[in-house]
Amino acid sequence: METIFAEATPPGRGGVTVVRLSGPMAREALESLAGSLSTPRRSYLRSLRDGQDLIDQALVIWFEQGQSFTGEEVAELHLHGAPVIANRLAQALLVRGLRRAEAGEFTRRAFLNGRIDLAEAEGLADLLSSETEAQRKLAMRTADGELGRKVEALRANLVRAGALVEASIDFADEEVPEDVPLEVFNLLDLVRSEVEAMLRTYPATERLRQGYEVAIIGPPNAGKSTLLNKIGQREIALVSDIAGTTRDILELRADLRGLPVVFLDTAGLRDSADPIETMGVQRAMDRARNADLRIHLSDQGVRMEPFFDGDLIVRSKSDLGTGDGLAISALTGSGIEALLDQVYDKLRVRAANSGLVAHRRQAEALERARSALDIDSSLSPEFLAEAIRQAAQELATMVGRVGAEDYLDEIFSSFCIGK
Ligand SMILES: Nc1nc2c(c(=O)[nH]1)N(C=O)[C@@H](CNc1ccc(C(=O)N[C@@H](CCC(=O)O)C(=O)O)cc1)CN2
Ligand SMILES: Nc1nc2c(ncn2[C@@H]2O[C@H](COP(=O)(O)OP(=O)(O)OP(=O)(O)O)[C@@H](O)[C@H]2O)c(=O)[nH]1
Repeated sequence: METIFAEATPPGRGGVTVVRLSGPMAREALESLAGSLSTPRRSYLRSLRDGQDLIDQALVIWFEQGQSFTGEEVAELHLHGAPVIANRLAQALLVRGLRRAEAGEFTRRAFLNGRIDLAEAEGLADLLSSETEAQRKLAMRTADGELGRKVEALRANLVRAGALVEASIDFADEEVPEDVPLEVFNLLDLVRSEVEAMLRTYPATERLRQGYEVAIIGPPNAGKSTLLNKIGQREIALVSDIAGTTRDILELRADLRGLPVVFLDTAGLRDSADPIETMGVQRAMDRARNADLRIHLSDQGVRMEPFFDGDLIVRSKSDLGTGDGLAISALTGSGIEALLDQVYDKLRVRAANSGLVAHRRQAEALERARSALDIDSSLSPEFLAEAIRQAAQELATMVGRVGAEDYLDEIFSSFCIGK
């Protein structure tokens, strides 16, 4: 096993740069620079020397194999935060036969050594890319192993049910007819209903993880781009009094009181002779249809196609005249906070329906477990046992106990170098 190293902190100038080493040579490499370090998981202030060259004064720690983040021998150096220092250290480590880590390699090793399960690794990746408080909370629960523990508990129920069925089959061999005990069906009902409950929360959870889309739609010149700019507090979209200014979809990622929201500015909806504008309108319709919520903006306060229940109908340019309903003026800012309050209230209801299953990979494994359990209770014990085995296997796949190989590259490559 090679010993790897990488900066765990972002590149560039900073107060402190943390460099992590993992693998069988971690302690030896550290001690060859910092002198001998008797106690693991204790920090020492040491001069780092490569031969005659004093590299830096640093805090250094080592972790013994089996008691570290990766499960391997690990060392950490907390350097002064100038890139030249980390570069000089890297040179010394390369000479000693270590190599630079690939993206996600520390976490991959933690998984391969059984320190974390696959769901925890996915949770960690989500945690590192979370942008809002709600995303952080969701990711932290998974990273902390909540999903893994829940699935493991369900799998244990299946293992028990399977054992009970096997026992009844063994009796049958001795020609003592034995019914499959009722407990088996109770266990299967329990697992089935829990799996179905988790699957029901999946769409809302996936949306929370990725961010909600809120499409701003309406006729040309309604003020859609002006509203987007107002929400983003910067000039994202072109604004003009020429109808049909926006063609492509513009996105604004925002943190709406902790919820991740992507606001979409779209082409004004109308029939146009201009083929490019018509393509823009088509895109706007498609994207709006798939969005979580639509803000229908028009200076008349009318609703446009496409629409769904609960969409927000908003009158624009309220500074120019009065009327009924929710009204905003992007010019004066009036009504914008009230509009965002309403957007937040609607999305919060969706967020409240979220659970722990946030990735398609996880949902697909659960779906396969559910369909394996979709069995007729009059099935022979042999078939029943096989179905239970299959379902238990799918749950094991979900947390990466077996059959995870295909997913490893996909999951770990989403990490940065050093994680
Ligand atoms: N400096 C530093 N901070 C960090 C990390 C790190 O690697 N280094 N982490 C990295 O992601 C996170 C913390 N996660 C960690 C998880 C396990 C162990 C660890 O050494 N576990 C051993 C020993 C436990 C103990 O001392 O009680 C073990 O579980 O056996 C360390 C960090 C966030 N902060
Ligand atoms: N008085 C007033 N004018 C506004 C307001 N919001 C936008 N406008 C003006 O309305 C015109 C159209 O604004 P845009 O934001 O480009 O409208 P749009 O809906 O994005 O237009 P398209 O790209 O053609 O679909 C511009 O001249 C804006 O300055 C407002 O609240 N009050």
